[in-house]
Amino acid sequence: MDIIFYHPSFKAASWINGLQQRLPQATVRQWQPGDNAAADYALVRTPPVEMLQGRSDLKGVFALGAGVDDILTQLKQHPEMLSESVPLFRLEDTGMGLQMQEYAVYTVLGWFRRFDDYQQQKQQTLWQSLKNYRRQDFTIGILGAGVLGSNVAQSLKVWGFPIRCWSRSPKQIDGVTSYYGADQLSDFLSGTQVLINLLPNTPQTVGIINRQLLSQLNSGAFVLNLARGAHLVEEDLLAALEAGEIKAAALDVFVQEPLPETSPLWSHPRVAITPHNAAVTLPEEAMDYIAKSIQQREAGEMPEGRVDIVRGY
Ligand SMILES: NC(=O)C1=CN([C@@H]2O[C@H](COP(=O)(O)OP(=O)(O)OC[C@H]3O[C@@H](n4cnc5c(N)ncnc54)[C@H](OP(=O)(O)O)[C@@H]3O)[C@@H](O)[C@H]2O)C=CC1
Ligand SMILES: O=C(O)C(=O)CO
Repeated sequence: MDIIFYHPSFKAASWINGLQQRLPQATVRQWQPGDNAAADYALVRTPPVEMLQGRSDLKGVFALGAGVDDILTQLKQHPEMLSESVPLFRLEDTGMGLQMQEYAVYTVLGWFRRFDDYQQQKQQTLWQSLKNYRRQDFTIGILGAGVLGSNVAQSLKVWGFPIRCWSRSPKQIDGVTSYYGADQLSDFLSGTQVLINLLPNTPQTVGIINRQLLSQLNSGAFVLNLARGAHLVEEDLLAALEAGEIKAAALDVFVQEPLPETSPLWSHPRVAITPHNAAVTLPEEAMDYIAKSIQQREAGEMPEGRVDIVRGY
């Protein structure tokens, strides 16, 4: 069994060794331009088109992340890149759920306990206790109730906040109110105090967090974008912050990454920024997951995490 590996920044050697150990029957190699030799599986992040095109014999392509918008965008421009018969898989959880929980719990509790306000008061050497939010009014709305959205919902539920989620299909998550479909988006937004985005980037979700959407949240709401920069219209967020409609935002992802030095988001006192690392691919967990999936595929089974290319996630 032959496996080809390509990632623009990961160190290939440790992945090749790790996969080789987990799949002793396989020969794993780093794909290089011009390598057209046979392969059964490909592990990729933002692969060059020539790596995958013409490889209709592949038994699976494994994306080395949870989001596959990079691959699907390339596929739209170069439909010849991936044969329709080749299944594309993504990472489901593999330790990213816990990382998202850490980020969300830290951020939401900070806002709830007004640590953002106290940080500003510190700069003014101001000793002043502020009125607390009421827990029952601090409704958290999660856009996306998939692997990561439902993990985040679970972690925030234990703090007693009202939690709601929005997805394409209805969900049954204990203690979480489910809204679904375009028709229920307004009801989901109305009364939401903290908006957390964990949607995939698709033609239906691009630019979804815009001025019109933000205006439907509670006045003085908070925005946490953990998914993709393309979801959020940055100018609209800045305008809503200036107007006081949005109190603060924490952003891990941006339209352009790295975020340009000239972006007004950098200097905004009520915007927190992290460099797209809310949940990173953990090599050991990811290799365990992919090795298991390859074994299932070899046994004639269809592993979990298959991307629906038409749906876009
Ligand atoms: N910042 C970071 O470091 C990271 C960011 N990410 C981002 O997080 C995203 C989510 O990951 P994950 O939870 O694993 O993905 P999933 O595919 O498991 O979940 C996606 C959720 O979004 C919902 N959804 C999709 N399209 C729509 C729509 N048009 N309207 C309403 N709901 C919709 C789905 O609904 P339904 O359940 O009904 O299908 C599902 O609940 C990734 O795509 C990636 O972009 C991921 C990892 C790290
Ligand atoms: O896995 C993903 O989709 C990521 O964004 C990792 O940072």
